[in-house]
Amino acid sequence: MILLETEALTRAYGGVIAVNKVDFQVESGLITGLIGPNGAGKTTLFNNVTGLDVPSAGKVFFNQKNITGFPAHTICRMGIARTFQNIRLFKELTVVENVMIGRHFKTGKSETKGRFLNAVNSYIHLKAEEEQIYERACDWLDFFEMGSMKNELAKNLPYGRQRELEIARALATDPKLLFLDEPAAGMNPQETDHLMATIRKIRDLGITVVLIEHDMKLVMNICDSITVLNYGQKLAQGTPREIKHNPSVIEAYLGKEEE
Ligand SMILES: Nc1ncnc2c1ncn2[C@@H]1O[C@H](COP(=O)(O)OP(=O)(O)OP(=O)(O)O)[C@@H](O)[C@H]1O
Repeated sequence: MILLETEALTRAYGGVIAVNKVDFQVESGLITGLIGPNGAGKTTLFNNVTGLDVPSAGKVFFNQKNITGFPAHTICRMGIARTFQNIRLFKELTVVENVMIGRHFKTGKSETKGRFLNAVNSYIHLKAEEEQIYERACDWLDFFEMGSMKNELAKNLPYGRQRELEIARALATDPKLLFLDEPAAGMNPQETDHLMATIRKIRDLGITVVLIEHDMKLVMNICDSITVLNYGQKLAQGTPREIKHNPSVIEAYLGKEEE
């Protein structure tokens, strides 16, 4: 089943057509890779699908529903989460607080309800809600084998763990679909191996994953399907094996040394 689909998605910035009539499909339950040279339009596609940017033309469908141009918070509540190319943690907050913030993105605060409750009820309600959010954040940290680090400041975690913490925060919104923008960037080989196992575990929970990545070992190892962008256009789509042997992809991106 197709979970997310774009139809002729286009985003132009003045004369630069960053994404040019791209038809992109994400199959439910799989890991889909989005690859291509620098400036190919990968992040722009992510931004236009997750509501951080508005397409110039074309459509985006999630679960068959047209979500084109919806704001980011609505898209998040519908079940799409993402991480960013650069680390965006709250470094002076603890690990568990960083994950709890993710959950707050989803729930928002019940501001209007407060008018109908007296102050005490409102306090009890919020406290219970906060405790639930805390418990759920701890569950996610256990999933990431970071339970013992929950009270550390985020800035004190090793780099690879900080990047995984961002993924934990995105997952705290309970998404059906998770977009990861260069999750392995800056990681050493051990951290990348750990990340690969983590992403597989996320897929095994039934969460669909789409990732932009330049680390071809990671992409070829864990993706079920790969889409290649080049100069804003879709160059190819297929299994890792098909992509590895596609002459246009070798020419535009992978280079001849790939077997
Ligand atoms: N806000 C913007 N204003 C103007 N041009 C932009 C903007 N965002 C992206 N671009 C241009 O659109 C093109 C695609 O950029 P994008 O960041 O999507 O590529 P990318 O494939 O994610 O690259 P990388 O692998 O380097 O992250 C580039 O030419 C870029 O300069």
